[in-house]
Amino acid sequence: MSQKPFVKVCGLSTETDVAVSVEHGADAVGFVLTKSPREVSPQRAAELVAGVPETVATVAVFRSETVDQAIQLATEAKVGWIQLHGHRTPEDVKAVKAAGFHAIRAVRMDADHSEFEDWGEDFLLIDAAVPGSGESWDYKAVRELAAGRRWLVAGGLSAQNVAEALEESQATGADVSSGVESSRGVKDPELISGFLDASRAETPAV
Ligand SMILES: O=C(O)c1ccccc1N[C@@H]1O[C@H](COP(=O)(O)O)[C@@H](O)[C@H]1O
Repeated sequence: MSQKPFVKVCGLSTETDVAVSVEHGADAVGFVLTKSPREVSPQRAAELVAGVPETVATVAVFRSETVDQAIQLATEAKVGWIQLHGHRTPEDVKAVKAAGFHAIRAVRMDADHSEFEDWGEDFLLIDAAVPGSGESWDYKAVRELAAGRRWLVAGGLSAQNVAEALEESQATGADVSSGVESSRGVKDPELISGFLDASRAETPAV
């Protein structure tokens, strides 16, 4: 990859983890506002967002919520971006954009090809079957399907495989949660900084 990847660290719940992500060059930080071991309330997310510089994107993550609920919760959390998992429609993306948010739409790597079409989102996010599970997949499998899109690769990434995943998939960037945790839902600052450094490393020629 010749351009610097766009890197998001997701599932943050402490000031320390937000600060480490920002200091080590994260382009986006994510707060999970849906049922998850990483779930935070919109009020807690707003407290954390207050410590994020404007140059870093703040993302609220949703799965089972309707788009109207997502917009309401994201407004309370004071984020600039909404990330939608689950079954979605082009109208959902339109509603997110019309409400003034940037949009990330998540699809499973094995989704119907029609779901990889451009619905007007800022990034498509291509993930494992179960979001936030730490499950890896064959990142090069969607390379042709996603070619020409602005998209993030996610699912099972860590400092050990992110550079290779970016190279193989030709994604615009990467999103991580489990791979920067010491135990489920608990982020590790050293793993966060290691991931961000590794995501910008060139893959060694083979
Ligand atoms: O992290 C969660 O718990 C979560 C819950 C519901 C929807 C999305 C979630 N996270 C997203 O999953 C991937 C990270 O996966 P991994 O843990 O690194 O394998 C990323 O897109 C998160 O935003």
